[in-house]
Amino acid sequence: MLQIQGLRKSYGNHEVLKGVDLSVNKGEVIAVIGPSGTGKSTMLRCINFLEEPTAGSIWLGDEKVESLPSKAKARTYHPQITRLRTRVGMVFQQFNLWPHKSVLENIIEGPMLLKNVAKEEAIKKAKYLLELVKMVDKADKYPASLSGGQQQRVAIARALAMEPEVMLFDEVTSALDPQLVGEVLEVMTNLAQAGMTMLVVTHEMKFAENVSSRVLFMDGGVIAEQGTPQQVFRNTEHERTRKFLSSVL
Ligand SMILES: Nc1ncnc2c1ncn2[C@@H]1O[C@H](COP(=O)(O)OP(=O)(O)OP(=O)(O)O)[C@@H](O)[C@H]1O
Repeated sequence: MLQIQGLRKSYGNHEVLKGVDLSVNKGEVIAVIGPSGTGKSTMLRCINFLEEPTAGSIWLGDEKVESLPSKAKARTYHPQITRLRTRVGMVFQQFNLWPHKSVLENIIEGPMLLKNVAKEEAIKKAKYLLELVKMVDKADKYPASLSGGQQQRVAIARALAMEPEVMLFDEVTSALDPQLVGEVLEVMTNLAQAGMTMLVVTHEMKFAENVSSRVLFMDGGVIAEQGTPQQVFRNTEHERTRKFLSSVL
């Protein structure tokens, strides 16, 4: 479903990604762990073209991501980029909901504008998704009246409304009060169990260990170790993975 080969990304002289190779199958749930500043977010952002790779190739199915027009950067609505963004859903640390739109409007806007879905159908789908994230009673509320955990669950529903083939989660619980983390992880766990293909950059080691099908340990801009949660957490191969895990567990 997703193929990354020799992915490199530099900011000026600072090479953040130093050759990442990764192949993701449909239905896989991949937890990406590792120290701060090792390129985990940058890798996710390259996959949906929020960042333009310096070198390497990314394929989403049969579509080559980095062959998108290089001038058409993140915020422009180039048709190829729009298409990619409908195939790849992303949820960020900051929820990024539109503050002046209700929960329901936040969710229906994307499908209506970018996929020409009729309003009635978009609302029907949004209500289904709001049930999935246990927010159906908040459809008419505005983001400011919701807790961080509730806003993040709406952000997940909004991404799902585009019917993406793969979902990218970038430290989605890091900005939440500890007591709100569980409700967001529960939604993600349900999604994983429903067969969604997911790449999850996370500091939640229990989620990585219990929910993912594969764990990637990123260090120094490369995937330093990967395997099943059992392999990475219990039969750790590399010293630097061991060191990282002992610092966070
Ligand atoms: N737009 C940018 N311009 C310049 N440098 C950047 C930019 N985005 C990221 N970086 C740098 O790239 C490096 C990797 O950042 P990235 O956010 O990918 O790391 P990370 O592994 O996700 O870390 P964290 O767990 O702290 O979020 C950092 O040194 C960061 O300062």
